[in-house]
Amino acid sequence: MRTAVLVEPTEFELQDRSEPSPGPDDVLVAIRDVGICGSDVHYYEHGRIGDYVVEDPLVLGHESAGEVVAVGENVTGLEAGDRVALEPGVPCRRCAHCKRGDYHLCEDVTFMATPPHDGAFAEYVSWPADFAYELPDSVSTAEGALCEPLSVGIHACRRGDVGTGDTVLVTGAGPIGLLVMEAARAAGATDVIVTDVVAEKLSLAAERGADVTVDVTETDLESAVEEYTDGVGADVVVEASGAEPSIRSTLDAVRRGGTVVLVGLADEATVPFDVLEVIDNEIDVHGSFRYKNTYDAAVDLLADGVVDVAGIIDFESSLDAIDDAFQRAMEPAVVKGMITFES
Ligand SMILES: NC(=O)c1ccc[n+]([C@@H]2O[C@H](COP(=O)([O-])OP(=O)(O)OC[C@H]3O[C@@H](n4cnc5c(N)ncnc54)[C@H](O)[C@@H]3O)[C@@H](O)[C@H]2O)c1
Ligand SMILES: C[C@@H](O)[C@H](N)C(=O)O
Repeated sequence: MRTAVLVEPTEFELQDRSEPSPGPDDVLVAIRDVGICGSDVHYYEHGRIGDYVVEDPLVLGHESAGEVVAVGENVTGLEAGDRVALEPGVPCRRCAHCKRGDYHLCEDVTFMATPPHDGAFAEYVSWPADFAYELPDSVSTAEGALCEPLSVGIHACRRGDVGTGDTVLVTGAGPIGLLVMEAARAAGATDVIVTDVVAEKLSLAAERGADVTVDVTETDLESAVEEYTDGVGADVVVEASGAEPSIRSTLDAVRRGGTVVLVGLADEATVPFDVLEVIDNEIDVHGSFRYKNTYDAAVDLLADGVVDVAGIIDFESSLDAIDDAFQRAMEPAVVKGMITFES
């Protein structure tokens, strides 16, 4: 089977590898669509993310969906021909975190495209059947692949306990911020404010239903939120840019007694954060890491037409053109590129 392997930073090699054979609990999936995530681009550019270093050639891609072509002997509920979205992180199922239900915090997780585990820029992937979610006819495999970033959004909104009638501020209008907005709407938020520093991203956020967009290079965020909320502040702020000034600004924009959810990964682990403001205003500050138990919800939300993920796709490309696709994905105005495989 054909795969795109990152052999050096900024260098993919198209390699033929042997097709995996499914274990007894696995499905063999012919991959149809894989999203290019910011973390793929980061590994491509720098060969590492923090402590995760690409030491051996690595197949990138973890936002994937495709068609089941074979199933292991223990698999029930899925059969050849079914289309599935693949949840990319499979936990050990035995550790304390897994046993208390926090499987996304498992320290022994096999996460696609995170060294040393290969990802889905490959014609076939063998994957545990219980981490493969059947897609109804109305949901495309491209949408199925984007259940992954949508899951990040759903989990962040769950962490922030976003509820009916809430005003939610989303900082950063990349794929994660835009899908946080979708998840927040689905959770009942009636007002969504979105920030960014790139005009095209803000235009897209407005087209997709943001009530207010704020270009923080031109407008003071605290004043804009104060004006929109009659001086109260946002009920929930979801930080989805990773930019240090934006992380710091969350405390200026959240209401007293509100919640800040940190999703974006700052370049530096240490960001000044005013703890007195957190205490005086009784702000709940939550980290949000990947997701758990979100894929069923993501598929249902797509099937019911409650959320839109296809509208964030800027371009589709073939595996052969993966280098060009990654160059395009790095353009500031681009939100989401997809690698598609022929059926
Ligand atoms: N916690 C998790 O589980 C998790 C999962 C996926 C991604 N992430 C992180 O979430 C962040 C968002 O991911 P993404 O793929 O959308 O990234 P992205 O880089 O595509 O989007 C970030 C957006 O923030 C904007 N931005 C930059 N500076 C800003 C500022 N000062 N104020 C407001 N916006 C600003 C950028 O223009 C861009 O549109 C990244 O840091 C990523 O690493 C975290
Ligand atoms: C969750 C996923 O999208 C993220 N890029 C990660 O590797 O953690």
